[in-house]
Amino acid sequence: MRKIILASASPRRRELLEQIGAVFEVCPSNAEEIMTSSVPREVVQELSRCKGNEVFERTSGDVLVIGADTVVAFQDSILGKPADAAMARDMLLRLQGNTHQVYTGVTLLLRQGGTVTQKSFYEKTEVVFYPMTGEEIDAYVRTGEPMDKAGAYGIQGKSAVFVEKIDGDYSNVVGLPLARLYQELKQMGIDIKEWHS
Ligand SMILES: Cc1cn([C@H]2C[C@H](O)[C@@H](COP(=O)(O)OP(=O)(O)OP(=O)(O)O)O2)c(=O)[nH]c1=O
Repeated sequence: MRKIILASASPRRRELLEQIGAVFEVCPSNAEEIMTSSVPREVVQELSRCKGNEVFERTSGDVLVIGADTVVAFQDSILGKPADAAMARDMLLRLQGNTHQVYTGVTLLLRQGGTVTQKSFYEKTEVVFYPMTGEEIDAYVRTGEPMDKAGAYGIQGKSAVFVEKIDGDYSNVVGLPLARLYQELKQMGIDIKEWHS
């Protein structure tokens, strides 16, 4: 039996993977997220590897494990999930009226007929925010939407009204770069719709 496991607790990642017709199980990672770099493209790949590896080690047989991590990069800072409302406000204050980058790193771990292959990649999407008033920021933070999201916003939610434009893959901002994922799997000879739990 071959199966695909999404090593993520993120409901957005699950929805995105469902969108492309994959049949898969969800197994959130308990990995300690250890970062040795402060370069966004390296951070997201490293963290996606931590998450994917921890789940992969708990499996046996033919399996494809997908781990992912998303951060927002603004000037020299990396913004993860805000710890509280004050931090969310502070992040949005920096992002409003400016351009930032969203990085999602993905690690694919494949065991097929006893052979293990591993691959990591990342996608970058540039996002431009309209200016936001202090009142708009406070109201958005009060919705609670920023709290479990990198950079304190969800482009797929109420913050859509503040997004002037994006350059790159939209699904990458939400948490999983679908087109790149499909292309990488294709290169590995995997048709995601042929794999079943
Ligand atoms: C920028 C942005 C991020 N996000 C989300 C995607 C991710 O779920 C989250 C970033 O946190 P992550 O640490 O990448 O993921 P997670 O903790 O939610 O899930 P797991 O580690 O189990 O895979 O921010 C949005 O939903 N919309 C957005 O516009």
